[in-house]
Amino acid sequence: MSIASRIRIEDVRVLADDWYILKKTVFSFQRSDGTWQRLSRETYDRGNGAAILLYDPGRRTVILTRQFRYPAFVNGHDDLLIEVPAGLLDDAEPEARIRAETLEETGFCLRNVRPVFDAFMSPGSVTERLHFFVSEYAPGDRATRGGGNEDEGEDIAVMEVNIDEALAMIGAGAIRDGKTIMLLQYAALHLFSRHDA
Ligand SMILES: Nc1nc2c(ncn2[C@@H]2O[C@H](COP(=O)(O)OP(=O)(O)O[C@H]3O[C@H](CO)[C@@H](O)[C@H](O)[C@@H]3O)[C@@H](O)[C@H]2O)c(=O)[nH]1
Ligand SMILES: [Mg+2]
Repeated sequence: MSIASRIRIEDVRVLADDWYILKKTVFSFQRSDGTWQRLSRETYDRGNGAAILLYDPGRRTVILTRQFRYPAFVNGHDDLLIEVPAGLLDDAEPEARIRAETLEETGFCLRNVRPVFDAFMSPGSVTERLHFFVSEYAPGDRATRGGGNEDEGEDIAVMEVNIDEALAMIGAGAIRDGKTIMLLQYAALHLFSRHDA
């Protein structure tokens, strides 16, 4: 059921439109008891994105990246950040974009890409909807060394990690990127057989 009839937008102001767009919107919202309440909310619009987990079920490995992320550093993460390959869509189709992004960042040329879910990662303030994918890979699928776009400041290292080690790294705080944790847990539930050693 649409909730559009419960929202009346009264004013939209652009606070910043440099790299991405920050807006302040004043609107009235009809509460569940029928009364109207006036609210003001800031929204940060970076467009939508896509992320992917490359996995090799036979060798029990996944592909991760490591790069400097200033927003994580400035909030207490004094290390490079480990992530799955990801990027913003720039208005492209999610699957086409994640194929191009994976090649650019990791050098892997993907064969069979599967969508698994999409999610709002910070819905109180960021509009972005992130599309999640998985794809099997084999070592021979790596066409280049990847590394990202140097002109844009990217300096990306590629890691091949055992899935059980990757899951342990979440508990140890060595992996602390949300989209990466979501895809690794999806992989543990659905992509790898359990190791009952
Ligand atoms: N000049 C400038 N460049 C920027 C800025 N913010 C980002 N960039 C550059 O813009 C490029 C974006 O690369 P993508 O691969 O498309 O995105 P990403 O940064 O890897 O991933 C983003 O989206 C993911 C999916 O939503 C996110 O998970 C991730 O945190 C990040 O925001 C990168 O080269 C990055 O350095 C900025 O404020 N100024
Ligand atoms: Mg990226």
